[in-house]
Amino acid sequence: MTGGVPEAGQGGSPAARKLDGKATAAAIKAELAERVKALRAEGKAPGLGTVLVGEDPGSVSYVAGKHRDCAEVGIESIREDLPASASQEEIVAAVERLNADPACTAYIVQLPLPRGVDQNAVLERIDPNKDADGLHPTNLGRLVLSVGGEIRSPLPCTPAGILELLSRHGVSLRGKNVAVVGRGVTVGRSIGLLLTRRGIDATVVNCHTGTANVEEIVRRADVVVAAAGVARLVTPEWIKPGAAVVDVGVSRIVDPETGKARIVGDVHPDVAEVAAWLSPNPGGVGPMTRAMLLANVVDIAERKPCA
Ligand SMILES: Nc1nc2c(c(=O)[nH]1)N[C@@H](CN(C=O)c1ccc(C(=O)N[C@@H](CCC(=O)O)C(=O)O)cc1)CN2
Repeated sequence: MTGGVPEAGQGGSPAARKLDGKATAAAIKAELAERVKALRAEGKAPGLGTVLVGEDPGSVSYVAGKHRDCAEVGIESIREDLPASASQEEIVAAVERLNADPACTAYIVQLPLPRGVDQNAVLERIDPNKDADGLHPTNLGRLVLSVGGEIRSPLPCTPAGILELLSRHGVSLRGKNVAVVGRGVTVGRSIGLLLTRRGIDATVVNCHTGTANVEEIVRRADVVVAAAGVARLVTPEWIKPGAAVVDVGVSRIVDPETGKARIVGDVHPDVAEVAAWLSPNPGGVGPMTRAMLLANVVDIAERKPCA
């Protein structure tokens, strides 16, 4: 998708072009289905495990989506569903079962875990060779060490999905100023490491709740990644005309008109009048996160020696 592509940060446009995560994820899944077919032919069938604790509607829906995706591309599914009351020990026991299960070639612990659970202690128990989210400290350390991407390790899915989404729409990051709003482990903290890699070559400012003059910083950015989880935080006045804007944050609200729950992103819809590129939410980064999870599962299975 390169024809007539405006450079991010180079002049405004009347209505932003869509960074279509749904269509891009569908294309990636079709590519992965071929690789899964080849793995199966070699007797290396990949299997994705999930650990889901509790019944948070978002987490339940995301995990269901991940297993639907698995079925679509031919990856086996293994589920460890625990009640919200599960203790730290019970969650770690589920992690250890997946570490030991040969049918589970890679897995994730769905985040966030319920209040009171030590999330980092759980992530540390994941076998780093089965870490489909790239969130084990060893893999996050490899991300820090791999300045040019020379170390092959799973990357956190949302940051990897954002880079892939921009790349497949021809939006170059080289020499661009990127403002990341939010410092959560799944997006904000790790995406800066990817954006500053050799070959990608962006310059990053990571804004958070302690940042003074966030609006001013964002207004200077050619590319904005909004991952604060604050509904419609980023308004058109924050955006430099012609910027590329990636809406990551998710707030679930009840629509007063329909009475139904719906997703609202961190980015106000009117930003489309100022930005050159905008990823919708839903339909942008979410499907890409799931596609990159499958890509990690396939990469891990391809690296594994035959049994
Ligand atoms: N272990 C992890 N936990 C969490 C991660 C993660 O990468 N690993 N990221 C987020 C949630 N997330 C993945 O788990 C995720 C978010 C959104 C979507 C998605 O497909 N969204 C759809 C809308 C779905 C809906 O209607 O509910 C969209 O954007 O179009 C998938 C995965 C936090 N936790």
